Amino acid sequence: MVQDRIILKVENLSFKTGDHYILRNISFEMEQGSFVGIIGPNGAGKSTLVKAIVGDLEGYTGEITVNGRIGYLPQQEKIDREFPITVKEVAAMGLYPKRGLFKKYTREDWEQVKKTLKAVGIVHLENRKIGVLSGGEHQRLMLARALLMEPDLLILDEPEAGVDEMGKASFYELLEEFRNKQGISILMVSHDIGMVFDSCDKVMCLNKTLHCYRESADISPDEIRRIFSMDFDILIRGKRHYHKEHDKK
Ligand SMILES: Nc1ncnc2c1ncn2[C@@H]1O[C@H](COP(=O)(O)OP(=O)(O)OP(=O)(O)O)[C@@H](O)[C@H]1O
Repeated sequence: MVQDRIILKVENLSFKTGDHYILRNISFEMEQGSFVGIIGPNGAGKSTLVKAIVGDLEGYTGEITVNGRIGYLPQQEKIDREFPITVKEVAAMGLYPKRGLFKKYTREDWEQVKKTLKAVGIVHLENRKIGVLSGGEHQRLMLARALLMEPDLLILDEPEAGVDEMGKASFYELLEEFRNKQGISILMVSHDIGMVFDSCDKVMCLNKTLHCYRESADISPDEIRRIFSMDFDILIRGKRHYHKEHDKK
């Protein structure tokens, strides 16, 4: 059993396909109420690590202990725009773990759905079909669904994908609000390095192995460059400059 103040403990986690390691000997602990960002280049194993933690990966070795309930936002799924399901119905799926798949929703359930949609700022869209949502609205809906699971640990895999700069900023603010008000621990994979260093207490640099896992202020630009194997000098030049260059690509 892990200590109460540790929400997640990963010990010697490895995953390989054939002779090829995708994750090798990953060990770390995450404290309750903390906001941890996972960064690393494409193919570094970030999503694989998340999948192992949420119980969506078979065949790994090592030990994963979660001290509470997980709410999970996978990488943005492709939406079938024609699928006839409304925003509130998708959000209500977050209640399945608590209520069971085939139980009818009660009035209280729908009130809780409404309250959560309001908290994430999309209650005005509750009766819309999901196909008409923008990228940012869709992310908020996925967040509402995850929050309805009443998670102790919220895990997000690249929630910024397909969302504009303004949308990203308010989404991250929302996450911080939930962390501060409800004490939810957050583990987030992100390519938005500027935001990770601005918002997260601790940053995990992953590239098959765990290169570093420390307070964001204690990670040097040199370390980031080594891990990404490129001139990744956002920490020197600042976020705005980075986004300007990044968006040009
Ligand atoms: N089940 C699997 N079988 C074989 N290869 C896999 C499997 N799962 C992941 N991989 C490979 O493992 C590597 C890591 O994938 P993963 O999706 O975890 O990377 P990532 O860090 O999330 O990348 P990105 O930033 O591009 O999303 C990739 O090369 C991927 O092709």
